[in-house]
Amino acid sequence: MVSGLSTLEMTPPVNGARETKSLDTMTAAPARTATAIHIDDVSVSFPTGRKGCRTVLENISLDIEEGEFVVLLGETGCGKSTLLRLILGQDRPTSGRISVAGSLVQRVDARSSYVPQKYSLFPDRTVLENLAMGPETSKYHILGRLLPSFRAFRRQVREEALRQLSHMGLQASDAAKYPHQLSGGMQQRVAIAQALMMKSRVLLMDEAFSALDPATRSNLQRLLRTVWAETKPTVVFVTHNTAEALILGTRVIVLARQSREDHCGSRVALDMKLPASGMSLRNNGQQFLDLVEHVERFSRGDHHAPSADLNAANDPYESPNAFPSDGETL
Ligand SMILES: Nc1ncnc2c1ncn2[C@@H]1O[C@H](COP(=O)(O)OP(=O)(O)OP(=O)(O)O)[C@@H](O)[C@H]1O
Repeated sequence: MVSGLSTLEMTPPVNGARETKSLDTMTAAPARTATAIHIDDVSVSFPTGRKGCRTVLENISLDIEEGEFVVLLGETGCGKSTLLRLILGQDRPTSGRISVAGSLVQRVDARSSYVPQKYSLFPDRTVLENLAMGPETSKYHILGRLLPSFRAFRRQVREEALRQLSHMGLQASDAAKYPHQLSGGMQQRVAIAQALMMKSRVLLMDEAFSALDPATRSNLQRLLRTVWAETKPTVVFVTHNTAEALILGTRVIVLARQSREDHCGSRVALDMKLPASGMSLRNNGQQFLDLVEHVERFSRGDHHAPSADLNAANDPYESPNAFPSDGETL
């Protein structure tokens, strides 16, 4: 992992010209890490009837390293959820390939876990049952549950479920509750715990906090950053909220359409690394606000920004001192 702000890279490959700016400011080279998610020239088109089709994603190529916290941004309909579903294995690309942990994604499997905006819990199961269900059904089919080994496995899973609940700031007494007895924030905590129970190395989150009130959202942002810092899964997090992207991510990727034409899908408009130690308005002040505006310009498709914006001589993000040092938290 890149530690602290060793590099701030901005890669706006607009109109095919892949410009990379690397502002190396510290001496230590980033440690080499393995590729968790390899997206190779992926395009997706959907039929629109009468032999027409609409391209949603066009020639997306990305490598996401193990332990990166990637936040996907972009205007509504640009294809963020589509890309997440491809990584999960729920949808297949029209062309191109996606690999997770070195092998091709062809179906949903245990390599990735998914947290949607809401409604991911089974309403007729208790919290504990919701948490235990994934590991139990993936390891033991219905007849396998008659085996003596299942009892011991089940005990372990339930102990782990209680640990995850406590990790998520919930009480042991919440384990016996049903989802409708929990607030929206508590339900999302359980949904994250449910995803973490699967021990997947890739955690995919689709606007997972967008249905929450601001205070709950902020608590969960903090919690997620803590969990990520402790266990370093590879996270791909979709949001509309640029500030949330900067607070959570170690890398921000903006998807944007090049034009409104049906044959033009979204491409990577901006690919930017952030300090692994995190950013916040409190710690980064005006720099944070400027960076929000900078990223949103790419989200809006206003990527014909004057070159000065991406020119190191004029770039407000050039200074490494603007960002928190190692160890500084949100
Ligand atoms: N199965 C499908 N069939 C047809 N069109 C689809 C399908 N899935 C997605 N689309 C279309 O693809 C486009 C991208 O959808 P997607 O949900 O990925 O966008 P998004 O960036 O996540 O949007 P939002 O931010 O609003 O959630 C939309 O125009 C959507 O209607």
